[in-house]
Amino acid sequence: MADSAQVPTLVYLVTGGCGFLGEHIVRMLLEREPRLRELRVFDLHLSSWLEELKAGPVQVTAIQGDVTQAHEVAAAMSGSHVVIHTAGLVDVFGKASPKTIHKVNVQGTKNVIDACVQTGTQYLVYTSSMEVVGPNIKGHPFYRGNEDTPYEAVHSHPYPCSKALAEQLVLEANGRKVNGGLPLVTCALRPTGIYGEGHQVMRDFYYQGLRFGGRLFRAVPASVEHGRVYVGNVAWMHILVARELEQRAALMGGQVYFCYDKSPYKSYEDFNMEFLSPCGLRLIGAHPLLPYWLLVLLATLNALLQWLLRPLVLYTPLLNPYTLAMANTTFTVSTNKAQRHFGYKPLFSWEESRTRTIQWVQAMEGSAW
Ligand SMILES: NC(=O)c1ccc[n+]([C@@H]2O[C@H](COP(=O)([O-])OP(=O)(O)OC[C@H]3O[C@@H](n4cnc5c(N)ncnc54)[C@H](O)[C@@H]3O)[C@@H](O)[C@H]2O)c1
Ligand SMILES: C[C@@H](CO)CCC[C@@H](C)[C@H]1CC[C@H]2[C@@H]3[C@H](O)C=C4C[C@@H](O)CC[C@]4(C)[C@H]3CC[C@]12C
Repeated sequence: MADSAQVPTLVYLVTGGCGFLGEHIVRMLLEREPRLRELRVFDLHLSSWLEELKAGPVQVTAIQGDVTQAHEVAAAMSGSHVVIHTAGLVDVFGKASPKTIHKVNVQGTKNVIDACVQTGTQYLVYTSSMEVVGPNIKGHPFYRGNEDTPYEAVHSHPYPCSKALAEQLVLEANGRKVNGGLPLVTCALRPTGIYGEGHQVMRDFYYQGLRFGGRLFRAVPASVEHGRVYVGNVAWMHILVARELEQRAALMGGQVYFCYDKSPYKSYEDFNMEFLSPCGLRLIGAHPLLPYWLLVLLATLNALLQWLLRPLVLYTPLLNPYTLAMANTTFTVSTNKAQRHFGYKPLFSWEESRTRTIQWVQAMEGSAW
């Protein structure tokens, strides 16, 4: 990769650059990657905020495209040095079919790898997920684990299955010769549950709380800990990895890194209340208000209703057997691999991450604040 402190020479492509995480990566690259000459933002749906970025010193090229279409990916990638592949179908609610999830997440990733080979793009950073590891279908806890912690990774849901397959493709592609004869260097980042400005599920919880008169009802025991990481820190990890892959190819190529920061370990609901409480919402109950067997019944009923109603309407409630199992299984990460391998330190402290997220919730339409 060309290296000059003064003259920006590099071309980056971000797939899924208009999504929740993608937007943070795109904005941060423009702020913090001085070697950037052109930033290509590739997404199925282009956002209007991209327009304002075009006024800056870096050339921002918006490309409307579909990762499932190999020729579109290859055309977008031609002449780029680095690709950050974050596009994906994030669906644990049954909005998309398993076939579509596989097509976007697995075939889409294969297309990105093939396009790297075809166009000579040498560096590929892939946004994987903690779900590649777990929670598994047996509900085994993963407590403060790291990248080497043994864990029985068994999936049945289409989303984690697709992320696991895609990650495997990315890791296996490390070292493949790209056009021009140089080796492809790949790396996968595994965020735990991401939160921050733009987080759709947080938005859903907030509006649900408003509908119930400012109340949310505890469904998960406070003792179940869930790993969470601030979106700005996840974006920062991607940028650092992309920057360091050339110099540290031997160490980092083919590696996986959990995304982590100083966000506290809490249950999914208690963690959300860190932001929703200051916005006027209350979590009712020190213990789950409904017994677990009843929640299982309701989740099963929701799944049944989803299946029955599918020909008429898409019914996608937050509660289903998979989300209930996830929310009820401890899954937390404690590692310093990213710090050891490429000097990562969280860019945002917990206090800053919290404040930024609260301000975003407070600015939402219909806010109780
Ligand atoms: N949100 C989380 O908590 C979380 C946690 C771990 C990993 N991840 C991973 O991070 C990545 C980004 O997730 P997100 O939460 O920002 O999701 P998101 O849905 O907000 O963003 C995904 C983006 O990909 C785009 N996209 C979808 N299908 C596409 C296609 N066929 N072609 C081109 N673009 C397409 C979407 O338009 C969207 O802009 C995903 O790969 C996801 O698996 C997310
Ligand atoms: C029982 C409900 C009553 O309040 C709580 C349901 C919470 C669920 C909707 C969420 C619990 C865990 C979340 C997932 C987790 O944070 C990790 C993820 C990995 C990532 O790759 C995509 C998002 C997600 C699957 C995330 C989705 C929402 C939960 C299942």
